[in-house]
Amino acid sequence: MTSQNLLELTDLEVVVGRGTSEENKILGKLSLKIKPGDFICLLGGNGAGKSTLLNVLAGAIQPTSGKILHAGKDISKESEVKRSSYIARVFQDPKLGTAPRMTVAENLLLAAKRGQKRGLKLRRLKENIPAFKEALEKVNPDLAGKLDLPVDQLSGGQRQALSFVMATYNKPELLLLDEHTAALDPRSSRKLMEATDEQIRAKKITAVMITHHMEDALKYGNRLLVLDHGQISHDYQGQAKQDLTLQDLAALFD
Ligand SMILES: Nc1ncnc2c1ncn2[C@@H]1O[C@H](COP(=O)(O)OP(=O)(O)OP(=O)(O)O)[C@@H](O)[C@H]1O
Repeated sequence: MTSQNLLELTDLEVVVGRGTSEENKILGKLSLKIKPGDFICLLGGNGAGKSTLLNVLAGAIQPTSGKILHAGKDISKESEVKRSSYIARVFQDPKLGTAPRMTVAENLLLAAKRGQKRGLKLRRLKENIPAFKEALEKVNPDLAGKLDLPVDQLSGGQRQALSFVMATYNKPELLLLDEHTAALDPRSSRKLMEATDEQIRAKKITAVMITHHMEDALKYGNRLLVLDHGQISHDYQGQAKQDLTLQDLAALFD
């Protein structure tokens, strides 16, 4: 039987320091169904477990118990490397996600190879340049003129925009955004957030985005999850999400 859900998390638990006085349940019996095309904003106070949830989805952390199904197949034990062929991630730190000594074009070539079958020869770098420029233009036009620049010479905002272009270059089945605009100045942050929304809609990417901005959580996505002490306390979808106000959300964090 095929599953309608892209991912199905059932009774996921992440416990650290088991059997010691430091034992801490970071995620507790968390269940979640992610449907294809969902753009989920994930809100929650510091330490609520948001990054841990993204780590479990990416395969960077193995759940202590519970199950993760991908299109109906159990991937609970599947490695992060294997999952990276269909799950892409952008971190908060602009230094993660790109190879600093390689040029913008070389980084994009790596991204273009992601998820492709081994042995499949990719055309040479030069032949990909027009496509790379086009992808950069859509997210950060300044970058389109910097294809030959080593990435460590880019600004934080440019580097983060490149990380985003790389993560979405080959449409991933799931995109994880871990506060990917939080380290940028207000203008760069706003521009990357708008480009993110445009690209997710245009490419119909399924995404989970951690944000601390209630305004962004209201404005973007079709679904809003609130995480509290390792559990989903609220799951607003469709009209219920559209009807939410800043006051409603603020009241949850009082
Ligand atoms: N490896 C670990 N060992 C022990 N405790 C951990 C570990 N990883 C996370 N924690 C704890 O689990 C809780 C949840 O952490 P997590 O980073 O997932 O929260 P978060 O919601 O992303 O927080 P923030 O908004 O501050 O980034 C925190 O109390 C954290 O200290």
